[in-house]
Order: sequence, then C-alpha cells, then structure tokens
Amino acid sequence: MGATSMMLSGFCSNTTIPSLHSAKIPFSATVSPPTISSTCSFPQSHKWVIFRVSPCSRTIRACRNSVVEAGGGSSGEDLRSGTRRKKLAVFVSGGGSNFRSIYEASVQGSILGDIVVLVTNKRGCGGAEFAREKGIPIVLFPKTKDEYEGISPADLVASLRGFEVDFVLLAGYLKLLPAELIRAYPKSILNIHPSLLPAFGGKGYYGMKVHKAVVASGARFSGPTIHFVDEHYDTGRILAQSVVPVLPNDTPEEVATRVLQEQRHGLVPVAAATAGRGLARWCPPHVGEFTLSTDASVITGRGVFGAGRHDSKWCWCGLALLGSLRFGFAISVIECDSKLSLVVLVMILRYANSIVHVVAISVTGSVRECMMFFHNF
Ligand SMILES: Nc1nc2c(c(=O)[nH]1)N[C@@H](CN(C=O)c1ccc(C(=O)N[C@@H](CCC(=O)O)C(=O)O)cc1)CN2
Ligand SMILES: NCC(=O)N[C@@H]1O[C@H](COP(=O)([O-])[O-])[C@@H](O)[C@H]1O
Repeated sequence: MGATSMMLSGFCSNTTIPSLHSAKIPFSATVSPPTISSTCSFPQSHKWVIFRVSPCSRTIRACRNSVVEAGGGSSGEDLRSGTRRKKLAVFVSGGGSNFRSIYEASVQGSILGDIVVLVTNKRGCGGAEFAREKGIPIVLFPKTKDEYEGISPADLVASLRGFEVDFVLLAGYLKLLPAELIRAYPKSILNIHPSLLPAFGGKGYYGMKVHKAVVASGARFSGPTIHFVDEHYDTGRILAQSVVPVLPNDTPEEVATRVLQEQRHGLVPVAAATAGRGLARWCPPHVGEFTLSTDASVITGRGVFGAGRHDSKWCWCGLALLGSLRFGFAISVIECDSKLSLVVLVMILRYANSIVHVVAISVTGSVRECMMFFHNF
C-alpha cells in the first residue's frame, strides 16, 4: 500500500472565525514534549493541505511543489514508478468543468490514472461532448424517459468492471448513485460538492442552488468538499475541504466562480492523493506548516477535520483509555484512517493548566499519525 496521505484542511485560529492559511516553508512537525507551543501559521495563500506521512517516521512531512510520480506510461504502467496506472470512470451531468480538469491532469501525468469511461444521464451534455472529442467511451445511466437507452444499475456495475475501473469520480453528476455501485466500489467513489458539507448538502442542493442558498443564508464562507460517496446524497466521509470567502455583496454566480476555481485547484491533487491506494503519490502544490499549539483552537467537526468514521480501532481504544482519565477534557480527533495499527499513546501532561496533549502515533506498514488534542474545559 502506498504511503497514505492524511487529509487535513487546516482550520486553526485564535479567532472565532476559522481562517485558512498554509505556510510557505516546508512543513515538518515531530512529536515532542509539551514545550510544543506555537500557533498554526498558515498565510492565506494556500487552501488545500494534504499531509503525507512517510513510512516508519514520526515526522509528518509535507512535500515540495512537485509531483512525486509523473504518469505517462503508455502500456498502463507508470514508467518511473512501475506502478500500474489506475483506470477512472468519471460521472457528469452538465458542462464537465471538473471532468476536463481531471482529464488534463491525467494527460499531464499528475494523476496516475486514465479516464477509461464517462458516465452521464444526459448524452447531449457538455461533458459528453468533450468525451466524444477525446474518444472516451460514454455510458448512459440511468434509464429514464428521456434517456431510454440508459442502463440498469446491475449493467452499470458490469460495464465499469468491463472497463476494469479502479476509481469513480463524480464531477457534477446529479443523480443518486445506486447502492449496487456503492457496494461494488467501496471507498473508491469520490464526489466534489460545491459547499462546505454538511452545510448546504443533500437532496436538492446542486449547482447554482447550492450557491443561492449560501448567499441567502448570509454565510461568510463557502468552498468545495471532497468526500467518499455512500448511499445517500453528500453524507459520505469527508476527505478535504477548502474555504473561500463569501463577500457581503456577492451574487450566487460570484460565489460559484470562486468555489469552482478552488475546486479546480484542489480536485485533482485531492483525488490523486486521497483516493489513495496508489492512484498517485502526489505532493501538494504547496507546503503547509502545522505545529501543535496550546492556543490553537482546533475546530472539530465532521466537515472540518473529517472526524467521521475512524477505521482505526486502536485510536478509539486509546481515546477510551484516555477518556477514563479524570481531566474533564473534551476530545477532538483528527481523521485517521489507519487500518491494522498499533497505537502508541504518548501522554504528555502539563500541570500548569492540566491541559493534556496527546499524540497518538500509529505504527503500521506505513506510518500514520493521529493527532488528538485534548483540552480541558
Ligand atoms: N449515492 C450518492 N449519489 C450521489 C452523491 C452522493 O453523495 N451519494 N452525490 C451527488 C452529487 N450531489 C452533490 O454533491 C448531488 C447531486 C444531485 C442532487 C439532487 O438533489 N438531485 C435531484 C435531481 C436533479 C436533476 O435530475 O437535475 C434529485 O435527486 O431530486 C443532490 C446532490 C451525485 N450522486
Ligand atoms: N451537488 C453536486 C454539484 O452541484 N456538483 C457541482 O456541479 C459542478 C460541475 O458542473 P459542470 O459539470 O456543469 O461544470 C461543480 O461545480 C460541482 O461542484
């Protein structure tokens, strides 16, 4: 399994409103005693932060501005890494703006994958036109009164298997994926939604409807979310988010433009790095500095740190252990998706104000680090 990236969208702030930054200096944070005391320093220049954890290292190391692996192998083999290029299915319903970004990234090699099939519910949409120009096969799904040649869910799964699809990317697809497909491709279907889920998500929230709702609500921030797809609209585990401001006089169209720009900037690397499992070993186009801090208000929440389902039972064991301690603290856990892992809990107790900083270091075939911040209230 290739090194696993841990997705963080770095909301760290002393203010009440999270402000996103990412620093320009290479990131390096190592576990160290409670003298850890600095705040998150993220200048406003970057948004998506993908941290890469190298095997057997206690250092989370962000990468430099480069693509670690350039694709381009013609025979489905990445010539430099010897990794088999993954096969992608992209689903669209409209113009295909994100689809085109993914296609370009695949051609340029920043995604170790090739789009082998386009799936759409509208054969005449812009995305389908682009696929025809590029010679990409098109599958119509689902069968509707308008698209009577559409196929059934079972045939869709069979078709994707026939194309040997490894990953499915939803790029503006507006129909509910069937449970058969979700089951056939566990943790291999990503969607990009144009709001900061869980806000403004679910049935009825798509395209401009999302941005109109954001503006109408008076929200001060919006931004795209990339998440795994489950059987319901927009409830899958969140992998990454990026925040853009919503200005007082913004129209929905202006918000849409800002969000779409951010999507383009983030979709490819996030899809490449986060779909994981060898799709690409990708370094973010920027580096981020992340240091633990006693005064950083780490904002928890499903939509911020993806503190959704945890695959690491050990993390939870560790939490249960620590939770039994009487520090009256609340736990905010950053997403960790380690599988079989031995969690070594290093507890560092600060007597001054009984703030407990715990860093769990999970050691697996490839090291991941779950950072848990405990604050007493
Ligand atoms: N099983 C899943 N399928 C899909 C998901 C998902 O998370 N799980 N995401 C959507 C994309 N999406 C938001 O990101 C989304 C798309 C469409 C709708 C919606 O309300 N659609 C309307 C029909 C619209 C039309 O036909 O023009 C509806 O269902 O009534 C909500 C969210 C893709 N599939
Ligand atoms: N809820 C799903 C949704 O709204 N997806 C949104 O559709 C747009 C792509 O449309 P396009 O393919 O027409 O450019 C994208 O902005 C994407 O976030």
